[in-house]
Amino acid sequence: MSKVGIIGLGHVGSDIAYTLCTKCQVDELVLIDKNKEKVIAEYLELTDSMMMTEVKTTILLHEYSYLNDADIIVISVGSQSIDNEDRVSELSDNARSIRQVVPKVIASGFKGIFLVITNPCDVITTLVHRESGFPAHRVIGTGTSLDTIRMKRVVGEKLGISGQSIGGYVLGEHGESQFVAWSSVTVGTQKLLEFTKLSEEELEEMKEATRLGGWEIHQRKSWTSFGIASTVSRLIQSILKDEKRIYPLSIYHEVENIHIGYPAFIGKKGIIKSLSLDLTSKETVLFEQSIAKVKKYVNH
Ligand SMILES: NC(=O)c1ccc[n+]([C@@H]2O[C@H](COP(=O)([O-])OP(=O)(O)OC[C@H]3O[C@@H](n4cnc5c(N)ncnc54)[C@H](O)[C@@H]3O)[C@@H](O)[C@H]2O)c1
Repeated sequence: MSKVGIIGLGHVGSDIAYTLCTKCQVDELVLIDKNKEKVIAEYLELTDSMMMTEVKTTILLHEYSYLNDADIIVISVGSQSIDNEDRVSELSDNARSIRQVVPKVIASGFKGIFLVITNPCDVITTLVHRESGFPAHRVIGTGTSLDTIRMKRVVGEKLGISGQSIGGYVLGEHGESQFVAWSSVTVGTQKLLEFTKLSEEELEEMKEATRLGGWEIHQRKSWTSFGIASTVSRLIQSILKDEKRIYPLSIYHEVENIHIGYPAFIGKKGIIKSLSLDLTSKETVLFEQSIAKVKKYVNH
């Protein structure tokens, strides 16, 4: 029996609910948004679409008490206040929402895993960790998981091969200070930088195409949702099935006392352990700069 809650049923939360229902990935789904009419509308749409699937997901609406025995709660509240191409512009509105929502979740008796999407993702994940008082391994942000997928697509396109054959990670903030750890990027098992010759300019162009991947979509339709919905649906499966797979996620950095994008194994108990990457000195500096940015906004 699996149960997932989604709090925040805008573009992102609705697309996650649709992905989970149509792929029949969870037994029970709890849908919560401050806009109750929107929740009812999405419930009706999901019920219609499930008529074409073989397994039924039971959908419960509105009540935080239903989250009591959930395995995972997805936090996807938002404020539609993104501007200046920087996700930190959403911080004050979304931090306020987190301070409203998390105490209600805790009051429900929830003992599962928080999966945080809301931007600025690393800062908000840190706030959820602090507000909830949960152990760090049960508070996970989607971090640079989507950025890493974009990097693989961009590198694959550059090389004329499938991005699914590319390994490696985007690290740091899910935001402007993120960077591609080129030393981690592979083609199959071979290091990218040994597989082919690429100039500094070409690497910089691919990093920028990755960083701007979300904005390319956002400036044309004002939101992004399919990519993150597919990513979150996959992360939920990895947790529920205890897959112990590695993803770059916003995870707790003990020394810095914040969450930041770094690869880790996840399973049914949440974060199992992080990878130990052998970053170059340049990458280490970029990581430190990204940590400094997240810390600045956490302590804002
Ligand atoms: N981490 C990622 O990779 C990633 C990708 C895409 C979007 N996002 C972020 O996800 C968030 C949601 O994006 P969206 O496009 O769905 O936004 P949206 O504005 O369409 O939806 C946000 C929903 O949250 C609800 N909400 C706000 N405050 C609430 C509260 N206190 N209690 C209950 N519900 C509340 C709103 O009513 C709304 O339905 C944003 O912060 C966005 O930047 C993150």
